[in-house]
Amino acid sequence: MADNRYKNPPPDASANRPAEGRPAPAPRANAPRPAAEPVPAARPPRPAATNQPRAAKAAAVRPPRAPRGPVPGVAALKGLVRDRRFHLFIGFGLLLGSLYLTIAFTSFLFTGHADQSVVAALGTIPTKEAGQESGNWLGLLGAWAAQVFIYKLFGVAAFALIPIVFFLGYKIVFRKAAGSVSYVLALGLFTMAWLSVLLGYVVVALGAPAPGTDPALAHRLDFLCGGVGFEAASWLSSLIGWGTVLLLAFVLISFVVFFFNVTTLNLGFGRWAVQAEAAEDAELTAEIEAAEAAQARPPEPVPVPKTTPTATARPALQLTSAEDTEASEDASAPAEFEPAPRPAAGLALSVAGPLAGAQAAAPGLAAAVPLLVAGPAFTVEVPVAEPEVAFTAPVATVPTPLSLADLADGPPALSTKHPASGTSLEITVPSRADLDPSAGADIAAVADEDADADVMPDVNYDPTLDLARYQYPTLELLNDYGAPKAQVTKEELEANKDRIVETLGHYGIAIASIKATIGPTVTLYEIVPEAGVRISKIKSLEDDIALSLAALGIRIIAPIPGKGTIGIEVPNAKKEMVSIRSVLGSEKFARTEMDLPIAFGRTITNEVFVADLAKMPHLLMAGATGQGKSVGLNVILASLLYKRHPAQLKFVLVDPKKVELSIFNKIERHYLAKLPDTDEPIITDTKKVVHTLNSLCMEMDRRYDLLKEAGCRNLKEYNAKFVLRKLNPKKGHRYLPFIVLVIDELADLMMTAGKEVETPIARLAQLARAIGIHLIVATQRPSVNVITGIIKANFPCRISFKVTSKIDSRTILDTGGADQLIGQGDMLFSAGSDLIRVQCAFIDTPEVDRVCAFISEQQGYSDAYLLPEVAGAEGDEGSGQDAGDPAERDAMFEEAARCIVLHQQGSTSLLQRKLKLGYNRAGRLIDQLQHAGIVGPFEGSKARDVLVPDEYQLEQLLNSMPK
Ligand SMILES: Nc1ncnc2c1ncn2[C@@H]1O[C@H](COP(=O)(O)OP(=O)(O)OP(=O)(O)O)[C@@H](O)[C@H]1O
Repeated sequence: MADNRYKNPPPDASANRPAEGRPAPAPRANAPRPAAEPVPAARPPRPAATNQPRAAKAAAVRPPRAPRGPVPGVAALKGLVRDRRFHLFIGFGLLLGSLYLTIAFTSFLFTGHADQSVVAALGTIPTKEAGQESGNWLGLLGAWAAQVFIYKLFGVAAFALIPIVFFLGYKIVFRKAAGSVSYVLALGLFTMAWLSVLLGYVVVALGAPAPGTDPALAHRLDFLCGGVGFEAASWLSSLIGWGTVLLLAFVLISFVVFFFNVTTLNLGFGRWAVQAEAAEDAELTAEIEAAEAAQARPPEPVPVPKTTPTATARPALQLTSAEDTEASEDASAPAEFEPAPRPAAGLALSVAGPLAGAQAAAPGLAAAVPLLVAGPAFTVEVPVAEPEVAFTAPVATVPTPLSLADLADGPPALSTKHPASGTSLEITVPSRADLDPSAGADIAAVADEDADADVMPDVNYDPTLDLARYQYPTLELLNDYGAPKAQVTKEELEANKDRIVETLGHYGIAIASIKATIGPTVTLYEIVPEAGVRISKIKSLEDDIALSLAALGIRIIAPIPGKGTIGIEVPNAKKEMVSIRSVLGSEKFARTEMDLPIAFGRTITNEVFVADLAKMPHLLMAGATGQGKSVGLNVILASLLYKRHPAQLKFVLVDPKKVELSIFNKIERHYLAKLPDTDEPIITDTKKVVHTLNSLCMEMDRRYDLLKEAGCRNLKEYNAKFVLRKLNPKKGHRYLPFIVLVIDELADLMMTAGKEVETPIARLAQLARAIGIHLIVATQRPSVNVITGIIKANFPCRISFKVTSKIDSRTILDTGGADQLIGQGDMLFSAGSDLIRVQCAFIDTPEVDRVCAFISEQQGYSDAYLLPEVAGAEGDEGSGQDAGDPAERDAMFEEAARCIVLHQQGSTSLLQRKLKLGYNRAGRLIDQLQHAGIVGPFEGSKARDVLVPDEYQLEQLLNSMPK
């Protein structure tokens, strides 16, 4: 019987299916879809009205209301405002406007006086004539604009208007710019107003009836301040006289202090840390709650990038010790620390106040080093006790470690090696010679052994500061298929209802009432049977009803949980595609406070279905080939990308099929985690999968240790405590991002690696929930040798797309039903006892590509988030056996040895930086150096010991080695 069903698809069941794997945008109307459309029962034993839902009853007495649609004019206006072409039109207009103002204003400086009479006569003489007389390079309009802005309003300070207009245009056209609109507006407008009043005072003072002043000169110079500046200054001058200068100075200082959040003063001959008294700490638990609440606050679907510096954005900063340098590369120490007490020998470092442009100047440096870095700017000061060299630089987002040579190169400096989360600016000055930028040496990672380890700053740690300018992807990147439209006609509803009633009638089941709820893929007919009808009887007729309705995908829910009714889900003849844009743009998703929200799609009642991966805490997905698994995975990943900052979330992507997830390669430096010394962040090789899983287990163990030390029960508590700076990074604490492991095809891995993958997966699934590691495992074949008992037991949350047999459905969901789904993203979501039918949202590959490109075009970390190294995890060549073979020794072996001994740091990243090597080669070199007895063995996040104390001994050792 089941076979017959497959042979009898509804005549136009596939009529609206997308061709070639892409859904065609269906025509939409604006009419809202009824959530529940009552259909009168064919044989109602009681008056129909008594069984109708309350809303239907109300509708019966109320006169019918005309459907409310959007006012056409408003809709058209909204459409225009959202139209990218309109944005470009405005943006380019502003850019050209800024150019126009530049020319007009500049011309005013030469021709303004002559043009004054022309502009004044406007309206009294013909425009053409006035235009011919105007001397402005941009004609009459240019003369008029300059006259208004410079002469009548702000004087030469009106030039500040130009960068504002340019910035707005640039931001609109290119969708990104260094700084937020409010930041630039505030700075520009203040500059304009302040300068105008200052110059106004000068002009007023020059024209004042006092000895030495010259009213004629003042008259000639009044264009400097414009009307506004002149009037304001005159008023102030008559009120407070020369006190105006003091007032202006005070206003300027106040603006600088508040706008740039200045908390530390350094005048070169000493340092005063002007810091507010730290308020008494409130009860720790209360703070944690507050921080949790703040962290849980979700960004809007199109969040505003955090570019305006905030109090936490410009903290003071303290150095770590040279010995700690390598360790901190992994330890992800946060960037904000209290300025350390001046170290006995070495450096003190402070960070304060955003400054836009950038120059690093240092007495003792060969030349000023331009710093072209992005991000909220800091002033970095590095007074060096010995040798006597000071280094002052306004820099932005601070890479770790920061090398002078890198800085001189501008933005690429940001791609120096960096622990993926929470980072500190580390500056090391190994020797005076290294301070010479021409030598390309590092002002690098440092070291203040004497710094008080327990001094903690009083500003909260913000993990997102490393990428403070990061902008979440916008909804515009996703296809707009318009508003959803009901696809089910009245006739279809009536016909299905009649057939259900008739079929049930054949088996002697009488129906009291029947109600239809139209979903995107299926319509739910809710039946209230006559009193005395046994529910199990209806359930047993499932196949017969399906056959008589001649449609696939009939699912009978008897009874509907929480209701005394029976549900029959019948596929719609024309199914509706649920666009990812509509679910990610929904109010529900925008407002969710979940940690890892996933907007899967829409339920049968058309509600957006959002679930929290952090609560699941792992997800098992199954579905026969071509039923929507890959799209489902992309929906999951996209949902998380739209909600979490790169500092808060990392993905480990395992893709044995090699092609499904490769599209996410682009976001490596933002969102991906990988093993050290691997080039490809997306793992396709089974051997690497095993290493990665073991590495994740190590990361899990480490995180548990950290939690234990911090006295926290879970990641949320731990991070909240870290944000409040209750945990000292010097003791290894760091902000812990969520890690989501995605395995696209488990069957493949189980076949090739079996227990080797099953054991770590089970271990992670059992233990990782508290420390923020979550697993999403997908498989085509939900057979028992793939989804083994141990895996299944640890994945309470499961999704099934259509599977080919009832047995598969039972394997994945512990119940039938998934075999009755209709494909193309039709899915069942099971969490414990609940089973929810959801039409998965659709995201096309180009959409994913656009989202990834949008992210990857922004400043990222210097590398992917590095997982702990596991023994034998490096490339086969570098993993050991050949490490000691002189013939196999790398050509740069000796150079690497000298570099390591010189810096006394046994680290792969040092070799990468200094010798400009890739991960694999540097890793191989470290192995060979270990074999040669130059560095010690791998010690987790700490740098390896360097076993040779100086270059002399190294040369001796190298000479004694077999060539
Ligand atoms: N949510 C959806 N809405 C509409 N159509 C969908 C949806 N999901 C999938 N489809 C359609 O089904 C096709 C196959 O989907 P998908 O590639 O996700 O299948 P799959 O289960 O991953 O297959 P395989 O395991 O072979 O990779 C898509 O190209 C698309 O046309």
